Amino acid sequence: MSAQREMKEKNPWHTPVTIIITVIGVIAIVALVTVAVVQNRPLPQKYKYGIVLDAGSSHTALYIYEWPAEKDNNTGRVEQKHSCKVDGPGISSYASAPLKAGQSLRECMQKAEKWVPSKRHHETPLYLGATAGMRLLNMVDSVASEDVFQAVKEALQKFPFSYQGARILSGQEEGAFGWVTVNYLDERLKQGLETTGALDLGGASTQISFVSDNYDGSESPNNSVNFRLYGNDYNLYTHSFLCYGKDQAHRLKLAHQTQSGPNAVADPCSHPGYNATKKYSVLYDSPCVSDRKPQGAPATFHHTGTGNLQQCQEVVRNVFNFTDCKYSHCSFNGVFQPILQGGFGAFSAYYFVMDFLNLTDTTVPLEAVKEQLKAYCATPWDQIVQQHPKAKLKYLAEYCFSGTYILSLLTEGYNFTSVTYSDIKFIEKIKGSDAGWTLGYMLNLTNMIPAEAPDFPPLPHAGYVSIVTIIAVLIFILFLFSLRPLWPRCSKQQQIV
Ligand SMILES: Nc1nc2c(ncn2[C@@H]2O[C@H](COP(=O)(O)OP(=O)(O)OP(=O)(O)O)[C@@H](O)[C@H]2O)c(=O)[nH]1
Ligand SMILES: [Ca+2]
Repeated sequence: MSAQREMKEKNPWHTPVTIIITVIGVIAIVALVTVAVVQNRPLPQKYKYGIVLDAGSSHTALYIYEWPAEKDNNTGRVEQKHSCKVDGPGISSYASAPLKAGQSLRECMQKAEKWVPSKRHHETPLYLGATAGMRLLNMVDSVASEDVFQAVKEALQKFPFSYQGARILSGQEEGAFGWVTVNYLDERLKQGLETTGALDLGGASTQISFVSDNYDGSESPNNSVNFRLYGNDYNLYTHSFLCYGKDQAHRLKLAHQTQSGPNAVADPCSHPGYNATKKYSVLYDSPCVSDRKPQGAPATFHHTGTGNLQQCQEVVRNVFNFTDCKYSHCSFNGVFQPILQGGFGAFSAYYFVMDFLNLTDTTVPLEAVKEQLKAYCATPWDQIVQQHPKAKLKYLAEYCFSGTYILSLLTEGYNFTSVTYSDIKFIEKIKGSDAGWTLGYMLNLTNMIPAEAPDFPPLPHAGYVSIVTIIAVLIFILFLFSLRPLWPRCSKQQQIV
């Protein structure tokens, strides 16, 4: 009994000082690790929102974007939360009844009120950008264009969001912001990767934007846009062709066809058996074609289909001018274009049309694509209608033309070859967000893409906590080793002695 007590007395682990030191050591380690974990624990996520209305020539669409509140000025990923297609035509079609342009937006705006949490309404910026439809209206009737904007402004200001204005985007802005959107969503800008070009085909205009090593902006400064994003400089080539969206190009083609015989058009770009009576006043109601109206034209003309791809290609070629080029390289209509470089994302009508025609796979050789389109164009109209009972007749009647126009624009217009055709990807969305100019426009106006790369903490949170824990445990073990002379084995040795 007394030996036991003696041993206990000699065992330094049982001295009050070592017990206190050990307990304090353990508490210190636990406290240190707890602080490290708790301090950096992700806070409950709060979001911010932005709304952009894309007032296109054919229709208006509303997009709601969402991003984590604490990351809006550096690396936070902005995502599309919701989109709403406005019923009816684009706002430029309401030139004779501007109030209706404002009213048309109401339904989508009411939905936006529900999608954005009410406590965020007042701080949510709301933008409206109009593109080629309003550009054309502004050219022919600037008063009507102003009236439409006034009506739209009044309608939008009735909603509780932070209204930031409605304006016409320049073609350059439209092209450049489409490029920003595509590369932001692909995370190419943040990572400084080679960028993807952007091809947008609207109803009234079409844009091409890409970065080329051969282009420094000096040859045609109007086509140059400079960006500094995440610490990288980009010299972007961009061009917007007004009147070369698919609806206006269709008019250009028909206008050309009606020159030779104003009463009837036998159209190789329409299916055999297609037959419609069309009004000249409607066809020529656009500044893209108004100067070509044949003298003494009748009120209507017969539009029939013959469904012949090769002849359709010839007719489509007539809408481009390939003869004049005062630069080292041109696309068409005397417009400078540097040598194509890198991959391209083709969206909007490029996607709608190629998706409908089952031609989005660009690894299929161009010749095979043309064969497929040839067979489609030659299919009788009644068969086409039967096969697609749910499709809009207006769209259905034009897919043969649209497919032919797209191939012609890409290969003859922009100079893609049967080899570089596979550099194009027909896309609708990237990671859930629509490809288009709206996201890039909002990112720019809210300064959400920094010019310089943001600074990150040298270690991620998990790495930091692990290192703190390991170091604390090592210090504690070292401390225990420092008490080695007092360890029990020593006291046993003493006993033996
Ligand atoms: N097939 C098909 N065509 C569509 C669809 N949505 C729009 N289009 C057509 O595709 C063309 C381009 O549409 P958008 O990209 O919305 O054009 P937009 O923005 O109104 O016109 P821009 O102001 O020139 O950009 C137009 O001719 C539309 O009528 C669709 O869902 N399917
Ligand atoms: Ca558009």
